[in-house]
Amino acid sequence: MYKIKTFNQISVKGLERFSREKYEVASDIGHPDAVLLRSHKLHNEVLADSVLAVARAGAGVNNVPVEDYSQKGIVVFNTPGANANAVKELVLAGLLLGSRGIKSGIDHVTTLHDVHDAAELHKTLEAQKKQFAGNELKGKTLGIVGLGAIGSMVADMALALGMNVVGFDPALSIEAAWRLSSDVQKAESMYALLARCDYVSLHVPAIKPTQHMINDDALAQAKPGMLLVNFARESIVDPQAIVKALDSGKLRGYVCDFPEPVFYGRSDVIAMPHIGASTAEAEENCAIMAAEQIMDYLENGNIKNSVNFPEVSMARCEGQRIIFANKNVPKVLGSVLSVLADHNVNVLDMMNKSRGDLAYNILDVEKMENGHVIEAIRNIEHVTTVRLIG
Ligand SMILES: NC(=O)C1=CN([C@@H]2O[C@H](COP(=O)(O)OP(=O)(O)OC[C@H]3O[C@@H](n4cnc5c(N)ncnc54)[C@H](O)[C@@H]3O)[C@@H](O)[C@H]2O)C=CC1
Ligand SMILES: O=C(O)C(=O)COP(=O)(O)O
Repeated sequence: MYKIKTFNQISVKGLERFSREKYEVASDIGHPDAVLLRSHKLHNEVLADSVLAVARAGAGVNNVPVEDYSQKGIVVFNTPGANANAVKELVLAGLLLGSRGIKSGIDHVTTLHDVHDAAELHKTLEAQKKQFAGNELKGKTLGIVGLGAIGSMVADMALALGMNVVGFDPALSIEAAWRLSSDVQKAESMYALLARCDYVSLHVPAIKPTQHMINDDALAQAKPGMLLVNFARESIVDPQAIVKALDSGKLRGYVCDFPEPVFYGRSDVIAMPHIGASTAEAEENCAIMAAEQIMDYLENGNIKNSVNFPEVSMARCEGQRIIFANKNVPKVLGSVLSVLADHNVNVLDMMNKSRGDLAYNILDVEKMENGHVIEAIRNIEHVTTVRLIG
């Protein structure tokens, strides 16, 4: 029986993928084989030694100490693109909320609840509505920083709305480049993008190089009156710099999914409670993808959509499967094969892949009589994890 420990509210549709015959899934479970979570921060959690994999049902893995887990041979998964549409749709809401007097207008209407005469209410509102006039998106320029799963969908949406779209992404993957509309204009730098856009939407991961990438210097380059939209992460912007830019009029507004105390009481900030991926559809997509990735790893050793391990998939042979991870240095695979030879174990198929400092291997072998083989592999220098799958 495999054990899965969950954090956060995980969609039932995903949890149902774990068959009851093979899996026990609970939020309070001892010695889990894998952890399934959303935004819960794992940095302060003591993870049981039994954990082989951590799956983030979502995109951002800044709540997972990936480096630390890599050293321990723990495979970390995410679910690329599974919640991108949900975020894209909220970005549209953000652009509209920042451009039109929607929120202030609705708030104003609620202040008139003591006006009970319909004709008087209509007359008052018609006289006052000029305060809530705004601008259209059509014909304006949207800058997108980060053109991955979400950024490319936002680009398509903005083009469909008749906006001009400028993008910046110095690390664009080939797959993402194929997805991107050729109508997206390329900016040479983020500063160049900021200088020419009426709206800017951020879609980069929270990693060291993106920490406070929107700061005083960046905002100094911004086109005056720009609207900034951040559905990526709080760490990407310096909140004090945002406040200064709003006060000076450099920014017309800031729409985000990450409230900060310094924004309280500001009518030029619209802050949502991190609900970019909070749709039934996105939660289901993420949970199903994460559950399937965990199961394929635990049952077959295959790895798909890991943020720290290489992509590995090998069809099963008759017999048994040995999987092991090691530091990516010479001689480890050779030493493992020597152990197998010494114990008279026949290899049927094998795969070896590396990613940075990590190497990962799948060996299909004829059924072994000798129980010491796995222990002998575990004792080889630089092997971090080894497992025998029946
Ligand atoms: N508000 C919410 O609920 C959600 C927020 N997110 C956030 O959005 C982020 C992006 O998500 P996806 O598009 O799915 O990820 P993704 O990995 O598909 O795309 C991220 C893109 O950012 C680019 N990038 C990295 N560093 C950059 C830099 N310095 N400048 C410009 N581009 C850079 C990468 O090359 C990549 O193309 C996630 O990491 C997460 O933090 C994601 C889903 C939901
Ligand atoms: O996928 C992401 O990066 C998100 O930010 C979504 O977070 P959530 O799963 O809704 O807590």
